[in-house]
Amino acid sequence: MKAISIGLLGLGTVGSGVVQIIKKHQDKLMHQVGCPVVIKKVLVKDLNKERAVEIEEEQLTTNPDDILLDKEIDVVIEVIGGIDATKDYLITALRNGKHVVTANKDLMALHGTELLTVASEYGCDLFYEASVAGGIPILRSLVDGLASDRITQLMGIVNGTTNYILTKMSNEGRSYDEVLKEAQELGFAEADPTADVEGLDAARKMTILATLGFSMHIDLEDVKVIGISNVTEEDIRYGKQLGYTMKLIGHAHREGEKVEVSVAPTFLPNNHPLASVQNEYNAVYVYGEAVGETMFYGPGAGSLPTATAVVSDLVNVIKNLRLGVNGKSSVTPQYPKRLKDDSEKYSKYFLRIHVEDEVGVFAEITSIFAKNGVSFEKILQLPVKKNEVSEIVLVTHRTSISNYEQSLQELKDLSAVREIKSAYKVVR
Ligand SMILES: NC(=O)C1=CN([C@@H]2O[C@H](COP(=O)(O)OP(=O)(O)OC[C@H]3O[C@@H](n4cnc5c(N)ncnc54)[C@H](OP(=O)(O)O)[C@@H]3O)[C@@H](O)[C@H]2O)C=CC1
Ligand SMILES: N[C@@H](CC=O)C(=O)O
Ligand code: NA
Repeated sequence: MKAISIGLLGLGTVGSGVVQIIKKHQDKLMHQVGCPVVIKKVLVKDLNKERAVEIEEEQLTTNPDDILLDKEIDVVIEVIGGIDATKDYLITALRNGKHVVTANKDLMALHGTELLTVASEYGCDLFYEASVAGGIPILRSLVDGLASDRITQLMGIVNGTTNYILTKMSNEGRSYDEVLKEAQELGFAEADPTADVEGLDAARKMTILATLGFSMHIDLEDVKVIGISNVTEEDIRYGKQLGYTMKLIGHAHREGEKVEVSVAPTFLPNNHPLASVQNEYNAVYVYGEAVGETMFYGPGAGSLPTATAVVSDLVNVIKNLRLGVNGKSSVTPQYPKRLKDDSEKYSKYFLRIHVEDEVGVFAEITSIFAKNGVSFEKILQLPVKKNEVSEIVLVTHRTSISNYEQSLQELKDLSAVREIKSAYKVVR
């Protein structure tokens, strides 16, 4: 078989890793696919930038057409990021018969179905393993490994940057801003880290996971998202006192025919398997009705781990080329979308409330919860001398979002309540 020619869009953190792996593992690739793999052209923004890997000057270009319209290029690997222009690049590549591998969750979460349709129309593969949980082969596990099962729950730490921040804040008592800067320097964070810290990156990944796991087309706007930018060191400290670890958790749950998908900072009991996932590592817990509990763990971000997933997708494209089955693996969702409403979504909650330090306030608060059918599992009450307020920290038993939000609204309207300082989900 002739050499496979690659056009690489992007030579940043992930692109450099792809170049390194293709060079370093050339013998293994040759053994697996039976032909050499050659990077022909690389699209960048700045031709004069210093590169983390050795690359010939004439391999670099700033003109996407040098790749998208080059008849000799078989596979386009997209690691530039971005949405609209990148979508056009990929559609052009597919229409020109090029297979595509991408790490772009922003694009796949929004336009994945459309791009997969174009790919199959043109008999091309479109693989995106690196887009969720970096180096963990989670998409392939859902699509192939667990193909025979009915998955009912996906719960994961799917953003490396926020896990890095929460780990360092919790274990080393370091500040949010300092650790975010460090995650950016290490190449985990997105070009604009707002998507990481506000939970959008995790929501995009949960959209992709839930769509594949439940075989139901889930849209990004179906995911209820809360980020970590308001999490304080105090919250983490209180959580520790109660035996909890704070993580940004993506949760997709199917009960009967209906599903819910959310991303939120969540307290996990210290002995929960996801509580021990540290730094930029990711983990996805998957529950299937037949298989039971499974968990996938590994690096969720970073140059070489992410590039491993990209190059493994490339190997699959080339294997399909040899078998002549490209463009045949994408399966349209089996079920119509059915979402739970708030009265059908259940969780426990942690609340930290500042109230006037007066007789009878506590009774008023408990009566609001009781009226809405919400009971408590744990309560702490502490004086905060400086402002003559009292601090109440409580954990509820499981309750519906509707009952919880109604209680929260009534609490806010109570004159003795100065401020609801924080509110988080708690996992059993
Ligand atoms: N970093 C990570 O750990 C992970 C990243 N991803 C995804 O992989 C993709 C790439 O991320 P990452 O490598 O971190 O990003 P970087 O910012 O490190 O690299 C982006 C690369 O693309 C080039 N580029 C960007 N825009 C253009 C453009 N308009 N035209 C030409 N070249 C362009 C840049 O060129 P130049 O170098 O000249 O500036 C750079 O080489 C993103 O979709 C990201 O979400 C997925 C999983 C993990
Ligand atoms: N910014 C992302 C990179 C990988 O998807 C993260 O921190 O997880
Ligand atoms: Na992955």
